[in-house]
Amino acid sequence: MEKTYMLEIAGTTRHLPIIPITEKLSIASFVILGDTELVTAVAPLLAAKLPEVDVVITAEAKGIPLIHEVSRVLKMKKYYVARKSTKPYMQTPLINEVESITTQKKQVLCLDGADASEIAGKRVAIIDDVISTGKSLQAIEDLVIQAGGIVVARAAILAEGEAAERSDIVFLQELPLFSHEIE
Ligand SMILES: O=P(O)(O)OC[C@H]1O[C@H](OP(=O)(O)OP(=O)(O)O)[C@H](O)[C@@H]1O
Repeated sequence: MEKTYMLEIAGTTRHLPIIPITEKLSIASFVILGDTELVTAVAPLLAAKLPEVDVVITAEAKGIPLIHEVSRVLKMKKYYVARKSTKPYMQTPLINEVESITTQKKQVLCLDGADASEIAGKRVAIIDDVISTGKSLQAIEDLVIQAGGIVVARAAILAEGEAAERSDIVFLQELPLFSHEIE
């Protein structure tokens, strides 16, 4: 039988499949893409933890449904998304490298130059579904700084593993990592 981790959050319950990502480590796979019920339940709780901010930003892909709902709750007309590839329609994009606990290889993270100019001088909250190693968060933060924005909040639904010990992020719940012996 598939091993799962039961996550109870904001009145919803999800059985997350436990997936090996290395010989020694497994993660509970938390995929909010398509999960309208969970996203609408957690977004107001996360929004309530934010200080006053002017703009919110995330990285594609799983942060997008969350930031959409958070921006709606905050009555913002717009939110910003750092993409994982450049597109022909971007104007002089700012580009960083990024890796995360799940990708384990270098990817790029890009911010459209038009979005970067709008972020300049603004108080920015970085929003993501999960913060684990913090590398994705850092890559977004670097882009915001390059754009001239001021990061005033770093927020996620879940803080995974050691991220739960960070005092510079806000989150709703911890998510454990699962270490295992090589069989
Ligand atoms: O703190 P970190 O170790 O960087 O891990 C957290 C990041 O990893 C996941 O994204 P993923 O890389 O799986 O990309 P996706 O959203 O495009 O699926 C998650 O959505 C965070 O953005």
